[in-house]
Amino acid sequence: MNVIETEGLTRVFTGRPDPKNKLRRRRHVAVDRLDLTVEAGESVGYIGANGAGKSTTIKMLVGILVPTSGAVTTVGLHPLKQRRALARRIGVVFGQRSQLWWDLPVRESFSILSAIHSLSAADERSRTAELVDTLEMGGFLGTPVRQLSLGQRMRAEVAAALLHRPELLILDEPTIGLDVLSKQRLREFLVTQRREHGTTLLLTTHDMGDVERLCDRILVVDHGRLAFDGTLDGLGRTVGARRELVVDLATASPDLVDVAGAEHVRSESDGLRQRLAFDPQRTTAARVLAAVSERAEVVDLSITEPDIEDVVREIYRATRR
Ligand SMILES: Nc1ncnc2c1ncn2[C@@H]1O[C@H](COP(=O)(O)OP(=O)(O)OP(=O)(O)O)[C@@H](O)[C@H]1O
Repeated sequence: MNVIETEGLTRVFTGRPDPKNKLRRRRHVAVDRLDLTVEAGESVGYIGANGAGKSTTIKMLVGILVPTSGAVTTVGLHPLKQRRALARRIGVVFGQRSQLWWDLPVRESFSILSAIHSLSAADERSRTAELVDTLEMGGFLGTPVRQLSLGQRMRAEVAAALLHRPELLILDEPTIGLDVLSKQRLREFLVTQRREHGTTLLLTTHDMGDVERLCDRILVVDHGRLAFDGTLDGLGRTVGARRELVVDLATASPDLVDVAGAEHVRSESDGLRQRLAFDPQRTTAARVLAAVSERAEVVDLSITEPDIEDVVREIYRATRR
């Protein structure tokens, strides 16, 4: 079954009157004739530049926003006409907005949501216990939501969205503002959730780490239209997946231009720091490091991941050519 299906989905926003012609209002096409199919069990990253139309698409998928034209079904339902039925079958997390009760302890938000979803008392207990355990929330169940750290709150938000075991989980910027450890924890949880329950995931993100670790399909949206639909490998082939190994050497060294599987990007401080790019699909950081170590003594290193904005820019460039 297709969990998400859109055909010609379009949303036009009408803004303030055009200053040159007061009778005309500015029109902005945020989502433009989008044809999209997501099958059960897929994990899809929906990425694009700021203002590309990601949130607008999601709002139409969940029935918050009325499409200007086109068709959309989510888990086989019409998001506007069957909004209540839809709410029972999907979970949604907006990173910037909360679905929890600010002044209540986390545990009470879970109780209210369980009642909204008509979970039996036994089901509420077992599901809450499972989520509290896997998301390590035991330490703050009694804390009012407003006192939680961002990482704690996001874990509670994700748990709240999953209490009723939805078949589709939509996450809008789930890791925004989280520290490295919290991001890692949340990603691991989502991977497990998917593996154990077969939950379909759709997430928007500005973080390449989310895409790499969570998504087996990537959609890139540009001005409301799909610019890319494929795998991470495919994305890599289109834009040249690159990661940079930055090495600090014990002594100033000539440029490391002949390291197998890597390309010298630049040297700094007379060659004390050097940057080498490599394709993680073809080699590993460890192999590149081993090759560098044969030539010079490495005293420190870091690996930089590609910036999602660069990837998106490259896709836009490739598809507009
Ligand atoms: N309620 C609204 N009224 C007018 N224009 C809007 C409205 N909501 C969104 N837009 C415009 O539609 C376009 C798409 O916005 P949207 O929020 O979907 O982008 P996005 O891809 O989610 O961006 P971001 O990554 O910044 O969240 C933007 O140009 C935005 O300014």
